Amino acid sequence: MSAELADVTVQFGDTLALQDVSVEVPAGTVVAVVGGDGAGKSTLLRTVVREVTPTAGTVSAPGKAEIGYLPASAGSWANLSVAENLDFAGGVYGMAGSELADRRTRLLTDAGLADVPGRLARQLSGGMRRKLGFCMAIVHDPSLVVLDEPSTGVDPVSRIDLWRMISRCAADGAAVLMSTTYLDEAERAGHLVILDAGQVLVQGTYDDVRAGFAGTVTTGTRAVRPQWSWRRGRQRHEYWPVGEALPTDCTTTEPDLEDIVIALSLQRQLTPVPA
Ligand SMILES: Nc1ncnc2c1ncn2[C@@H]1O[C@H](COP(=O)(O)OP(=O)(O)OP(=O)(O)O)[C@@H](O)[C@H]1O
Repeated sequence: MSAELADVTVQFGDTLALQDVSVEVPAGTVVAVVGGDGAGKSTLLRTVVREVTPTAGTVSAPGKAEIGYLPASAGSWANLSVAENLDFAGGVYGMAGSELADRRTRLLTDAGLADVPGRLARQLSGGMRRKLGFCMAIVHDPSLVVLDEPSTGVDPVSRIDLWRMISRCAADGAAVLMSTTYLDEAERAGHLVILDAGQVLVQGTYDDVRAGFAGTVTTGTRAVRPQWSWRRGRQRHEYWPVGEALPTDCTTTEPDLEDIVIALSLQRQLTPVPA
């Protein structure tokens, strides 16, 4: 089953956390929400799982029993063991006996946690605990999987395991909505939503996002207009919106997702809004 937000606005006091956001999460697809701190990623996810009620707009999503949600916090009980956490989560959804045992074995093996079923969650590394939280979120094989930064704190090798499990959820037919700060990871999603200050700057497949990107990114050791530049490794990258004259001796580069997200955010922040 799919999920959809249509023209959703969420206001917390004076803060517009989401502004007129429309996002569709079709069954069988991974939709990745990216954006900087405070962009509204968690609010978008929490709205889909009905933890937040929108100020305006509509949310369509399956019922609670069909949703698997990994919140931004750990998502497991510190004083229960790995196996107890999974059994508890499965029990909430009425799973028991061999069905639960088989599912537990499969998930712990896929997540690289099969050797530590008796370890207390509080004794796990941050990355292992995140993977346990993910396993708990999907133990009941939900049709909508919502993951708030599932791979934050997970080491690069384990992130590959995690991504494989997330992709498998979608391949098995689930609609998957996740937020991430790892843009290399987001590039693999079927659909990207780039959020900034509660607004969708652009969304579509990675190819759509790249094809729709206007302007030029240059690289060099020093920026010509520092406020339009950012560091990438030893280089500085700089964004030149359409119509800006490029310096004669510049080197241009094909922007990747990180360049595109930063350039679009800078454009929103630095371009005066017409009166
Ligand atoms: N319950 C709340 N009450 C008041 N303001 C909130 C609440 N939840 C979020 N906000 C505000 O809404 C905005 C969006 O927050 P949100 O947590 O959705 O962003 P985010 O993109 O997930 O950021 P981060 O990656 O830093 O967690 C921020 O300005 C935040 O301070």
